[in-house]
Amino acid sequence: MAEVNAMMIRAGCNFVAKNPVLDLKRSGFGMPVFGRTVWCNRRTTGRVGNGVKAVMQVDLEDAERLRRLEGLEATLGLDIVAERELKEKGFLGMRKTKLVCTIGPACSAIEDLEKLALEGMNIARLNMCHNSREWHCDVIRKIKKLNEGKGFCISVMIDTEGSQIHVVDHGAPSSIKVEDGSIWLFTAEKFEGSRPFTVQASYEGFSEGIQVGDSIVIDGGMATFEVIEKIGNDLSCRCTDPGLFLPRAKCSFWRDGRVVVRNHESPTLSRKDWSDIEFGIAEGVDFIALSFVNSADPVKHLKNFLSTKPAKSVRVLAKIESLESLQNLEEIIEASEGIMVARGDLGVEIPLEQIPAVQEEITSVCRELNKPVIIASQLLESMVEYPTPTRAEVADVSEAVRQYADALMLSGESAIGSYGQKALSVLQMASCRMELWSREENRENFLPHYQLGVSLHDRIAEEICNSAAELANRLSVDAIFVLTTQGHMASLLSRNRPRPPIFALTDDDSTRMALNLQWGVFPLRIELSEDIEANIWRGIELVKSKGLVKQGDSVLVVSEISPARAASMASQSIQLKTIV
Ligand SMILES: Nc1ncnc2c1ncn2[C@@H]1O[C@H](COP(=O)(O)OP(=O)(O)O)[C@@H](O)[C@H]1O
Ligand SMILES: C=C(OP(=O)(O)O)C(=O)O
Ligand SMILES: [K+]
Ligand SMILES: [Mg+2]
Repeated sequence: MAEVNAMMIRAGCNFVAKNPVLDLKRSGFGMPVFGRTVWCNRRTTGRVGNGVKAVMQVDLEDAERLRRLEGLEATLGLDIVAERELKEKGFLGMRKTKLVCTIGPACSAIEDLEKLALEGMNIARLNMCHNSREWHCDVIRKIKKLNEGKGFCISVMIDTEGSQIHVVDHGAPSSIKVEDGSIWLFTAEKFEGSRPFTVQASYEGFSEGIQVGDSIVIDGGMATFEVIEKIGNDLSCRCTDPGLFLPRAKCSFWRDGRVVVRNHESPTLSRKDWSDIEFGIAEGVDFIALSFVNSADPVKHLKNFLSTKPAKSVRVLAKIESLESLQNLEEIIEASEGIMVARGDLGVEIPLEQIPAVQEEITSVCRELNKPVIIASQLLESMVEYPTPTRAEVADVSEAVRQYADALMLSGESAIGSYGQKALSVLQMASCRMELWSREENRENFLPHYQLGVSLHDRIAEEICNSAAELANRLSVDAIFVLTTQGHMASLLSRNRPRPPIFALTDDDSTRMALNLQWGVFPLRIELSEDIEANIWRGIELVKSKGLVKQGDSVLVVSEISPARAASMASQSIQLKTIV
């Protein structure tokens, strides 16, 4: 027997059903529940009768309506923030650049998470470097609760600790000034509290391969030291460029103007990382971001591991934050399901002035290889303390949007800052403004077109999406709809950065949550059958029923159903429809 839901009632179906109140409640209709029976029709919607044994009674016309609506039952609509944005700003005004927030003590209360969600957070990031398992678990559950209870669609990302061997600590809770010419001891010895002019390294073998005369650069240039003596495993150093030591500062070793690359034994994925990953899988996270990936191997390793898990598919992102990762950039991007340009550590490993060019290069290669890319770290760093950003920060954010990055990320601004929500609204406004300018300048026309697919099947899908995006722009359609099972067609469309929003209809929940990261894609969940026409019909009915498209709107529908689903052959199509 079909379940009753609010949508069916609104559609005016006549029926008597067993325990429908339960179903009504579940579908958000807000009825009391006592296993009673509800009689619903156009006029007496939701009236509760007492103790009537229920038999479905549906007349023929309603039966047809019901049959058609059945597919909508399990549907989760568009997330309420995108829905609101669409209603307020229209199709073109919907923000295409996605926003990631690092969750920390400043925003982990459910009220604060909800405020971030309302301000446009698409993905919540949990940095496993900090805080306890219980704390992370609590945050993930709160986010799921908000998604289920309040209609948000926030994906969850965990970010591994990785083997960060270059972290040093001077023991004091705040920053310490380092004077020119002062002598400091860098040691791996563990001790409590602080000792004058002594810095603890987080990794025992930190000084292996380091020679007298090498430089130690703190946090990408906050201060610089020269190694003047090796004392056992410790290094005695003289400050050559005065500055500041922050708690848990990152350091890199330099020789003759280059970073000293050392083949230390610590693997990209430590034992703690594996345990965090197991935890993330058990909690149903959507993304795992791997820190300090230097080659494709750890990414492949993790993906193999995930493929043995019965759970939903979790997407693996690689963080580009080392010199070595730049040398193996393409293979890492190819192996991953997305990339983070982790400018914090990257700026420690390469000269700062190279960061802008490297960011643009990574963003471009990601688009070429059709992988989403996140620009991270220090976007609005001053907002950790102040309620307005610097003009330079806004310019940096806007540049990332102009480069058509898929997503922007907040770190300390949301995790520990006092103005996390405000920082998010700055990202939101700067994104929308730059997207508007890009459209006015027809910048999408100047994006280079790379051929991605090799097999005929892949090339057809790619060309269909390229053409669909061009058609959508040239005909100024209101929206693009794509039926996609694993998200591939949606991402191929997104890769073209078309002007209208891409509504991706999928029946796979992990696809839905993964598509949250992709530029311009708004995922919706819907039951998909082998009947492509029926799927398209259902998709359009759904958005129509939510008032998202209205009569006269023109939409471009792109569909692909894989051979496994369509009984015979794979087929792709582009259709132009006017909503009636
Ligand atoms: N889960 C957390 N618990 C406590 N503090 C956190 C947490 N996540 C982030 N932070 C704080 O926010 C700052 C910025 O976050 P992030 O950029 O992820 O870390 P990091 O600075 O270690 O690279 C961190 O230095 C830390 O002080
Ligand atoms: C995002 C980064 O990584 P983490 O915050 O984990 O150091 C970074 O280094 O920029
Ligand atoms: K991390
Ligand atoms: Mg990092």
